[in-house]
Amino acid sequence: MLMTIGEMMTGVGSAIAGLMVAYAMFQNYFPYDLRKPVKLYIRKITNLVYPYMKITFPEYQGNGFNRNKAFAAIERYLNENSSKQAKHLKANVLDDSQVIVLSMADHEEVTDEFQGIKLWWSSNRVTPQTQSISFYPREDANRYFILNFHKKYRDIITNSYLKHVLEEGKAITVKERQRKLYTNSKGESWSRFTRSNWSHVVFEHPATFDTLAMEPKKKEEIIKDLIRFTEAKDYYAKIGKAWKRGYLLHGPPGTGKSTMIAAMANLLKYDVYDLELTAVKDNTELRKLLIDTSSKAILVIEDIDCSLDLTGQREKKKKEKTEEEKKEEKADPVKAEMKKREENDKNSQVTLSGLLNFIDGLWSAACGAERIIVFTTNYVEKLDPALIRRGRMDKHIELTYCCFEAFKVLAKNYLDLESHQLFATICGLLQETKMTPADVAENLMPKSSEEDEEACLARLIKALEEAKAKAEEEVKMKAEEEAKKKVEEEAKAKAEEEEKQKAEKKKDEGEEANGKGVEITGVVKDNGDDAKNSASNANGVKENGDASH
Ligand SMILES: Nc1ncnc2c1ncn2[C@@H]1O[C@H](COP(=O)(O)OP(=O)(O)OP(=O)(O)O)[C@@H](O)[C@H]1O
Ligand SMILES: [Mg+2]
Repeated sequence: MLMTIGEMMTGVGSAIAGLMVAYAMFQNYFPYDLRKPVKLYIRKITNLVYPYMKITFPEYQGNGFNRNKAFAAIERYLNENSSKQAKHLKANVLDDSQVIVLSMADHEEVTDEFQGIKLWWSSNRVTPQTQSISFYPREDANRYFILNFHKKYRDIITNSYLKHVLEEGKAITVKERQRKLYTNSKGESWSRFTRSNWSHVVFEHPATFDTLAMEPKKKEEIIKDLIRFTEAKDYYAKIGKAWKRGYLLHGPPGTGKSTMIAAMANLLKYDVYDLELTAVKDNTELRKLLIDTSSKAILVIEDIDCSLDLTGQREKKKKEKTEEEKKEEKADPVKAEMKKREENDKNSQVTLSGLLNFIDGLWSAACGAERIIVFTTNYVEKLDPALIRRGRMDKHIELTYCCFEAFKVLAKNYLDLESHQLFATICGLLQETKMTPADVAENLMPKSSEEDEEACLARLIKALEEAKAKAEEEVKMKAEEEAKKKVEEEAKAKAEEEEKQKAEKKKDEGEEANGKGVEITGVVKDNGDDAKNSASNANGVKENGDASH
C-alpha cells in the first residue's frame, strides 16, 4: 500500500513538474500579445471537448460541525428518485423519522430531469488519511454529492433547479419527520434536566379528519381553510401580516374539540404545543415559552375560560393585612414569606393583555412562522370579546351534538357500516334528542367479540330513547315547575293587590276622618264662633288653612 501511494505521489509530482516547465516556456518564449488569444482558444477547445460543469455539496461545512442543510435536503430529494434508479441502496432510520430511508450507496450515480434538461448526481465519500480516533461521524466519512450538468444551463440550474431540489427535500423531511407533542406543565422530573421550557413526547394521536364525525360540508370547509393557510406564505407577506391563524373551537364537552386539534396536526404534519396556562408564572414566562416554539406548529390552549380570569382584572386588589397576619409576620418572617410565595404561586400572574400580546404582539411575529393557535372552550359567551375578535381568533368553529351525518362517520369507523335498516330509526331519534359524538361512539363500540353491529345499533337506539325520555321528563318537570311558579306568583300578586287595596282603603278612611275635621273646623272658622271648641281641631284648621293658602 505504501508503495502504491509512493508511486502515485511520484507520478503526480512528475506530471506537475512537466506542466510547470511547459507553462514557464509558454510565459517566457511566447510573445505577450499572442498569449491572451491562445489562452482563450485553449479554453474554447476544453469547453468543446468537455462542456460540462459540476457543483459539489459537502455534508459538513464551515467549522465542520454543522451538517450542511442543503446536503440533507438533497439527500431526501434524491432518495425519492434514486431508489428507482440506483442499483445499490443503503437503508437507515434517521433520528427524526418514522420510516426507513433508502438512499444511494456511495459512488452511485443517478440521473434527473428538469424542464427537459438532463442532470447527473453522484454520491461520493472520501476517507480522511488521519490517525486520530474520533466518534464524530464526520471523521470517518466525508460525504458529498456532485451535480453535473451542461454549462449552457448554468443559470437555470443554479437559480431554479437547486431551489426546486431544496424545497422538495425539505417538504419530504417535514412529511417524514416524527412529530412531537410538547407541554409546559410542570411535574415531569425529567423536564428539569432539559434546557427548554417545554418537555415533549412523540405525537401519535390517530385522529384524522376522515374519522372525525361532523357535518361533511363544515368539515370540508375547515380542511380547505387549513390547506389555504399553509400555502399562503407569500400572501401573508404581501398583506404584511404574520403567517399565523387562530381558531376557536367551542361546544359542549365530548363534541370533539380535542379530537379536531389532533386531526389538524395530522393533516398538516405540525407539532403540537399544549400550553397549560395555569402552570405559567407570569407574562415573562409566557413570552419565553413562545420564543421556544418552532415553526409549523399548533399552539393549543384548552378550556381558556377556566385557565384565566378573562375579565382582564387578573391582579385583584391585594387585601389588607389583618392584625393577626401582621403579628405573625413579626414573629416569624421566614414562615410569612413562604406563605406569601405559596399564595403567589396559586394565583398565576398571566394577564389577559399578556395573553393577547402572546398571540399577536410583536414577539409572535418574530418567533417563527406558519403557526396555528387553537383555543377551546365550553362557554364561548364567557370569553372576553378582545380575545376572540377576528384577527386573533380568525375562525370560530362550533362543535355540536351528533347529527345523522356525523353518526354515519362513526358507524363507518366503529362498525364498518355504511347503511343498515336501523339507520332510519337512529336518524329520527338524533333529530329529536341531543347526544354528543362521544356518547354515540361509546354506544357503538362493541363490548365483546360476540356483539354484532345490530346489537351495537340497538344499544345506541336504547340509549337515544332513554335520553329522549329523560329530556322529555325534564321538559315536563320544567313546565310543571314553571306552572307552579306561575301559580305561586299569581297568588302572591293577588295577595299583594289585596294588601294594597286594604291599605288604600285604610288611608281613605283616615283621610275621610281628617276631611271631616276640616269641615268641622271650616265651620268653626267660617262661623268665627266657638273657636275654643277643641284645641286640637283648631290647630288642625290652622295648618290646613295655611296649607290651602
Ligand atoms: N366529532 C367526533 N368525531 C369522532 N369522535 C369523537 C367526536 N367527538 C368526540 N369523539 C370521541 O369522544 C372522545 C372525547 O372527545 P374530545 O376529547 O375530542 O371532546 P372535547 O370536545 O374535547 O371535550 P371537552 O370539552 O370535555 O374537552 C374522543 O376520544 C373521541 O373518541
Ligand atoms: Mg377536550
